[in-house]
Amino acid sequence: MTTTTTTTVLEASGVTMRFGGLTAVRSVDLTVSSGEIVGLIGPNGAGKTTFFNCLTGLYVPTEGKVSYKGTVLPAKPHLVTDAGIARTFQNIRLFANMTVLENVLVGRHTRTKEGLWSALLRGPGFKKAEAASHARAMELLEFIGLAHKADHLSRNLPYGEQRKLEIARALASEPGLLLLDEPTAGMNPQETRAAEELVFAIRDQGIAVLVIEHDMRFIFNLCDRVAVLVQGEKLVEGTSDVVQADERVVAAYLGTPFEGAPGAAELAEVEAAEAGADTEAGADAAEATADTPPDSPSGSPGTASSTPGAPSGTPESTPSDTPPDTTSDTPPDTTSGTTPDASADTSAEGKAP
Ligand SMILES: Nc1ncnc2c1ncn2[C@@H]1O[C@H](COP(=O)(O)OP(=O)(O)OP(=O)(O)O)[C@@H](O)[C@H]1O
Repeated sequence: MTTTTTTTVLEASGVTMRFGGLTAVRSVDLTVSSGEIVGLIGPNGAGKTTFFNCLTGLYVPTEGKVSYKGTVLPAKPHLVTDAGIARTFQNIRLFANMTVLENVLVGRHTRTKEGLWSALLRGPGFKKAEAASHARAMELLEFIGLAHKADHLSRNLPYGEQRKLEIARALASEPGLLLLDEPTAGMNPQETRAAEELVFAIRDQGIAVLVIEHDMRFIFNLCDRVAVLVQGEKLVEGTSDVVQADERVVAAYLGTPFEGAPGAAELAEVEAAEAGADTEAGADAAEATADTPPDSPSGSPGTASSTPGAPSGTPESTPSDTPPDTTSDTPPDTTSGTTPDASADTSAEGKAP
């Protein structure tokens, strides 16, 4: 008989973040264990991204501490990345004029030991490290399904693929914990379904995941545990079933179910698209899938909407094949938490303290 030992990967205790008179996060405790996918949900302005920024060293919490695998983290993004935490951002931050492969290679730099002199002299050690990085980056591109686009400029990728590329770049730092800030924002239902599978696959590789998302079907299907932030405080934490059934969460965020909810329409759209794809896949595939009804999102909340609170980050109608304006030449300060420039990050999100 095999036994799996669960260890605490992330432990945030009493994290408080104040901006002048505003307390954006108030005494929040949260743990993520190995093998877990934990969701962080709540209305707009609840403090979710601020909490992420406290975890990744972009903000120095006013109070509280954050530990990774038992060690208190310094509030420096590059040190947090070194320790083993990587993240993606609500707004895509890729190097627009770099190729897909180069973007992933950028994420590798925390794991390459070769220094400046080694790079300038291009000795055997450097060449070996470079080849290993290249191989690993291609492996990650295979993993997310973008290896065939390794030479494309990232700005030319459809929106959903840009989001996946950000995830690959974060994975390039070989994290033990991945923080995803609204990974499905702007994705169409099919891309969202694929993103769900991708997160499961990441977890299966031994990486714990903490995810902020407004798409409740995505969250409740995906997460082992969900914490709800409201006005900076943790209101409830528990399994998807517990959270969905909690009257306070319904009142503060989810809302009451109603007939003909947008969530139901979205589900029908996904299933119709999947059925169409099956048909196109040919007679054999169609025959094979005919006996297998499409996966019904088991945890479908069946609540008023899959994106409660009309979140700004989930423009479900965003054309998935239109690259977003958000991609710019601006260096992605810390998709993998690599650039310790908190001011750059905060200004980019319009949240400069
Ligand atoms: N740098 C900052 N300076 C001042 N106030 C800030 C800063 N960053 C965030 N806030 C405020 O803190 C509160 C929490 O914001 P935050 O972005 O963390 O919420 P959120 O839950 O992530 O929202 P959303 O779902 O819309 O992304 C908001 O009132 C916001 O205006």
